[in-house]
Amino acid sequence: MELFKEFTFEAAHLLPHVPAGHKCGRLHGHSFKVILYVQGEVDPKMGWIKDFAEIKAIFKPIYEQLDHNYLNDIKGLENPTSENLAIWIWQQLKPLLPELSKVCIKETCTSGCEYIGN
Ligand SMILES: Nc1nc2c(c(=O)[nH]1)N=C([C@H](O)[C@H](O)COP(=O)(O)OP(=O)(O)OP(=O)(O)O)CN2
Ligand SMILES: [Zn+2]
Repeated sequence: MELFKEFTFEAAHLLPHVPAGHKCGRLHGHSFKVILYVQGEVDPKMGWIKDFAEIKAIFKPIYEQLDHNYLNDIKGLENPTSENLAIWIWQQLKPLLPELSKVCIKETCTSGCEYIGN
């Protein structure tokens, strides 16, 4: 089974490698959504794979680096596309949450990506 826990954070960014005049080369902000997927067996007594609150607690220090920040200033996020953000979160979180199975980013209502790392 796979469960998910969704987070929203507010952040500013610009994309440094887009062609001159591209709208994403200008500083702008998003209400980003991060959806973390966790895979595992349902514990027969608890009736869950993992407590949602535990996932939230594990993700908190990573979340706090992102929320109300300028993403380009974060080490490893100098080019903060949705794709790079998903990879960055995966790399930080996987060692702390080995059951992590997918990271989904929604940068806007219509745009985002899903990442399954190693
Ligand atoms: N593959 C990617 N393409 C783009 C990214 C990205 O991270 N990965 N990011 C952007 C910009 O950050 C932009 O803010 C979001 O782009 P877009 O979906 O074009 O935004 P709109 O609000 O204009 O979307 P519409 O629904 O089409 O109005 C650009 N590309
Ligand atoms: Zn953007």
